[in-house]
Amino acid sequence: MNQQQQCAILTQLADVLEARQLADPDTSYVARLYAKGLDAILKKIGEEATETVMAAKDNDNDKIIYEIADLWFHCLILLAARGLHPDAVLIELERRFGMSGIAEKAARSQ
Ligand SMILES: N=c1c2ncn([C@@H]3O[C@H](COP(=O)(O)OP(=O)(O)OP(=O)(O)O)[C@@H](O)[C@H]3O)c2ncn1[C@@H]1O[C@H](COP(=O)(O)O)[C@@H](O)[C@H]1O
Repeated sequence: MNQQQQCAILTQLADVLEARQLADPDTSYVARLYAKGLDAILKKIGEEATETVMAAKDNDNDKIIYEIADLWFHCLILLAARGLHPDAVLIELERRFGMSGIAEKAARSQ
């Protein structure tokens, strides 16, 4: 997967999560979570973080990937619920890491 595809997944998912703010809770998991409120979203993030830790303690790489996908997914829901876009997080990571670091890593992975 190239960098463009990685960003497209985040952006498209963020768009879907934003649109789900107006969706029917009866037909959408995400709309149901929004309807339950911020505490329910935070509870899911806590659960998924704990499940990630347990997967790592079990040395189960497949489970680590699965649980981190759940964790990121629910963090994206939190961002959308707060009116934030994942770009803001990517910009913060870029600020810390620096563009030179990203270029270096990309070169190393080729
Ligand atoms: N990517 C995801 C996704 N990842 C994880 N999950 C859900 O997150 C939950 C993870 O919680 P758990 O592992 O605790 O499983 P669970 O016991 O079923 O969860 P609970 O019912 O207890 O909350 C599961 O219900 C998963 O189905 C997701 N649900 C939806 N999507 C995508 O998000 C978009 C919007 O989804 P809807 O709002 O359902 O249309 C669609 O494109 C979906 O494909």
